[in-house]
Amino acid sequence: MKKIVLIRHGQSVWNVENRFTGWTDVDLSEGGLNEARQAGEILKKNGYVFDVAYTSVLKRAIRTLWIVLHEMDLLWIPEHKSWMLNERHYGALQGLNKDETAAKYGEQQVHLWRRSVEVRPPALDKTDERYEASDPRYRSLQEGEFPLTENLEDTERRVLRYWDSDIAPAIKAGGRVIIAAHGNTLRALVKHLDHIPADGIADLNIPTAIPLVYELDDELKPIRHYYLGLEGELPPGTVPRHITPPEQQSRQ
Ligand SMILES: O=C(O)[C@H](O)COP(=O)(O)O
Repeated sequence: MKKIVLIRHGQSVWNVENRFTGWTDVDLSEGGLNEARQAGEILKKNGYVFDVAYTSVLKRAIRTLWIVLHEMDLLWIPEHKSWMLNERHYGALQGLNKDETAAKYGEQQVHLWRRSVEVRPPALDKTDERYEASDPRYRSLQEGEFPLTENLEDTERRVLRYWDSDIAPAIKAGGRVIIAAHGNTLRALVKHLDHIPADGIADLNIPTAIPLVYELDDELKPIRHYYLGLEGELPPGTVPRHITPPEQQSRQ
């Protein structure tokens, strides 16, 4: 049996400000730093050890990973960063306030942009300063790979490319893997692992910085999954304990 840990980054500064983030490289908030520390403590207390780590090229996920590994005294393990684990690209919504956008376009439209598998948010224009294709961190991308917007299916496609090429072989070779990524990247991976149909994924939200354990068989088919708390496995259906104030939780 193989075990992997998925972890969404801690609360970010734009989670607090309730802004669409996507590929914008914002950092963790004070609350997010604490959440990441707590996640590391949870993993350490439960006896977890990792051989290799995967994360995106965005600092909120990278820093969450570093804090977790620091807490576990595992900063030395190999760590791989890929744009394919970046958050879903939010197109022209990036930077806008979610409530103000809902007031302008309607709750229903914003819900579709956020949770539909097929609907894409309005695309960025290539002249927009938020189009960051020339950022050196993206220099390995081929022509046409840098997104102008993405739906969950687009995100799933690139996440699975990386899963198949890099992460799955490492797990099959016996590596104990942690993946520190983003809400929609992890939703896409979970959708694939658990064969969740398109109409079943809208309600799946992954909380910030709560370790999510997947037990997999040798073919990497999920046996079961659960969130971890300080006292071990959290019972199914229980809302993981957050240290984020309740009024900010809907903004993650
Ligand atoms: O990119 C963002 O704004 C968040 O990280 C995820 O947002 P969502 O919950 O609207 O998908």
